[in-house]
Amino acid sequence: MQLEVIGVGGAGCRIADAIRAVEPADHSFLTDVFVFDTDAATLRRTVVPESHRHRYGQGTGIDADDDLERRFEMGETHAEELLEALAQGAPHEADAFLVAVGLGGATGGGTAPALVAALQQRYDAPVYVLATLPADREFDPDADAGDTGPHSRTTAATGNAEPPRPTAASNAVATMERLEGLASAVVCFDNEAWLRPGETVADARDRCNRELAGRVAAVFAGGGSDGSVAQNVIDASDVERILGNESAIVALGYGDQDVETSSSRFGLGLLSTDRDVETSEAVSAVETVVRKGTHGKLSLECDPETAARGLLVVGGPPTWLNRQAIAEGRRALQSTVSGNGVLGGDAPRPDDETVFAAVVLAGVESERLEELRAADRAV
Ligand SMILES: Nc1nc2c(ncn2[C@@H]2O[C@H](COP(=O)(O)OP(=O)(O)OP(=O)(O)O)[C@@H](O)[C@H]2O)c(=O)[nH]1
Repeated sequence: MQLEVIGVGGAGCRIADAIRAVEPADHSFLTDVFVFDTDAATLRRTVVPESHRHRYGQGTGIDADDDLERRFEMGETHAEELLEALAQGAPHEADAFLVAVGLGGATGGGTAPALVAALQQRYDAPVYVLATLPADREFDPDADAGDTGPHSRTTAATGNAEPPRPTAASNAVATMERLEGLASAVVCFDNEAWLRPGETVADARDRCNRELAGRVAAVFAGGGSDGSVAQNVIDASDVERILGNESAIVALGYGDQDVETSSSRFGLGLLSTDRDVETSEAVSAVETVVRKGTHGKLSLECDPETAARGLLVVGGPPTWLNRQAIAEGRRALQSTVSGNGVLGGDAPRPDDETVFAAVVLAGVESERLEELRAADRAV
C-alpha cells in the first residue's frame, strides 16, 4: 500500500524521518513524507527534502506559548495551510495518512487534531495517528529510580539534559480526547516502557524511533518485493478493516530471527549458493517470530486478549516463509485476541536474511492510558 507520513512537532518530525530511513529500496510504500513544525531547527535536522518541510505559526506569539488550549486554536488556524503544503507531493495517491506526533508537548499535540480533521474532510483515505505517550520521568520528578540524583534530568551515560515537562500527562490526555472520533485509529508507542533506567527521552529517542519505524514499515509495506509475489498480500483495505475507523487504540508487536540464506560448498565462502531450507527449520523460525510478535514487547503494553481485531504479517526470504506455519500463526493470533477479525499475510523479501512477524492489535485496552489519566487528575 502507499502511505503518506506527516510528522508534526519535534517527535513527529524525528519519527517521520526514521520511517523514511527504513523504507526498503526495493519496496517503496511511502507516497511522501512531510514534516511540519513551528521550530526551524527541528525541521533543518531532518533529512526530508526542503520541499517537504514546512514551518508554520511564526510571528503569532503562540509558537512561544506552551498552553495547549491556545495551540489547539493555532492548529485550527493553520490546518488549511498545512494541507496546502502537502500539494508539493501526491497526497491523492495515498491509500492512507499517518500523522506522527509526540503527545505531551504543545506543538504536535496542539496541531494534530485539527490536521487530522482537515485530512479526513479533504481525502477519502483513512487518517491514522502514530502517537508516542510521555514517560513518567518527564512530568514526575520522583519517577525514574535509575536517575543519577534526586530530580535529575541528566543521565550518567550521555549527559543529555532535558527540561522537565510538568504538563506532559495532561497534554497527552487532552490531545487523546480530541483525537477520539477524528482519527481513524491511534497507534501508540509508550516511551515509559521503552526508556531504560536513567535514560532521558533525548538519550533514547533514536533507538525508540528506529524500533517504531521498523514496526510501521513491517505492517504498511506488506506484500512482495523485487519481483517476488506474496501468497497472501495485505493491502490497504485489509489494514483499514483491522485498524477500523473509530479511533481504536492500537499496539504493534514485532519479532524477528536471523536466518542463513546461503551456504558455501568449499567452506571458504568461495562458492556461495542458495541454501536448501528444511521444512522443520522454516516452521520453527515462523513459530518463533510469531510468538515474539504477539507475546513479546509491544509498542504499548496491553493484554493482547483485549484486542478486538488483529493482523499478522510474516516476512523474510521466500524459502523460509512456510505457508502452513504462517496459517497456523494466524490461527494462534485468532485464538489470542478477543474478537474474531484476524487477517494474515506474507511479505517475501528475497534479499533479506531475517524472518520477521509484525503484529497489529487493534481496539486494545491499556492500563498505561488510565495511568496517564490518573496523573492528569492528580495535577
Ligand atoms: N519516541 C519519541 N518520543 C519523543 C521524541 N521526542 C519527543 N518525544 C516525546 O514527545 C513528547 C513531545 O515532545 P515534542 O514532540 O518535542 O514536543 P512538540 O510537539 O514539538 O511541542 P513543544 O516542544 O511543547 O513545542 C515528549 O514529551 C516526549 O515524550 C522522539 O524523538 N521519539
